[in-house]
Amino acid sequence: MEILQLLRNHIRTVQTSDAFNQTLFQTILNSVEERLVADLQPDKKELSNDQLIVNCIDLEGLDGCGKSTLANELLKQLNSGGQKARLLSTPPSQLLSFRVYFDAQPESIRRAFYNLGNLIVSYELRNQQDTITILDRYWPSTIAYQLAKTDDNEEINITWPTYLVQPRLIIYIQIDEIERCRRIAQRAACVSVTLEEKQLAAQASFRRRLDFLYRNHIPSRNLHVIDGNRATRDIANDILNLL
Ligand SMILES: Nc1ncnc2c1ncn2[C@@H]1O[C@H](COP(=O)(O)OP(=O)(O)OP(=O)(O)O)[C@@H](O)[C@H]1O
Ligand SMILES: Cc1cn([C@H]2C[C@H](O)[C@@H](COP(=O)(O)O)O2)c(=O)[nH]c1=O
Repeated sequence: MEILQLLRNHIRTVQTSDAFNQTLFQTILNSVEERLVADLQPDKKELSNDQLIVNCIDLEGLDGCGKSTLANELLKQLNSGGQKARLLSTPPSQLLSFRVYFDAQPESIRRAFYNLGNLIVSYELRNQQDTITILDRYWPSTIAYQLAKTDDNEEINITWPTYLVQPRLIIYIQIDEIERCRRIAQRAACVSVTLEEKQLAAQASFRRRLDFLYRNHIPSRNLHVIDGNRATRDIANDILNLL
């Protein structure tokens, strides 16, 4: 698969620092590849589930819009109603130690890294379908942030990748910029600031395009735009009513 090949070639040809655990990264690539190859076997019907809808609420939106806070509130409410639920995010935990490295790489390599995360999470989402997974970012983030950087006039025509399962609900949390800035300012200081977050703060056009892409071009019937300028509990109630 192109994503895996790109990442493999990249780490083969560049000098990574001591902090980058090459062996661990290779192991992750190998295990994802093994899974892909196994799925391609003709006797396995699983890959034809490529557009499988999974029991997942994917939370999307601009940096600082309140995804993690909402994820915790949803988890609490679901659990208190006796529903099994869990939290996941992309990039998934096994990739987090590599994120700083990949965030400093050229755009194509960064995107391949984020897509590797989507692939790992997609496999995880096929498990435990009796549990609702609340997911903090997924492929909609990858594609929306990627396209937000491209030329406004290029025609946008995207389809959901056949190798990724689709969440049952994709929630785009829309908030006013003043409120977003207020939330970013009060966010924990330990949160690392990505290139995109800096661009969001500095460029209104980037912000507008990202918002436009999220609302109009995520190719899923399960996308809902939710007003995030409210108390977390009220937003969570609206989402749970959609289930
Ligand atoms: N509905 C809300 N009302 C007021 N404050 C909120 C609300 N939701 C989140 N916040 C606050 O805004 C800040 C950012 O929230 P949070 O970390 O959940 O956002 P995020 O979208 O997950 O951010 P990031 O994209 O950086 O991961 C936190 O300090 C949080 O307490
Ligand atoms: C998953 C993902 C993230 N990003 C960028 C966009 C944001 O600036 C940060 C947000 O990360 P956080 O973990 O939610 O704080 O990462 C991206 O460009 N593409 C992606 O797929």
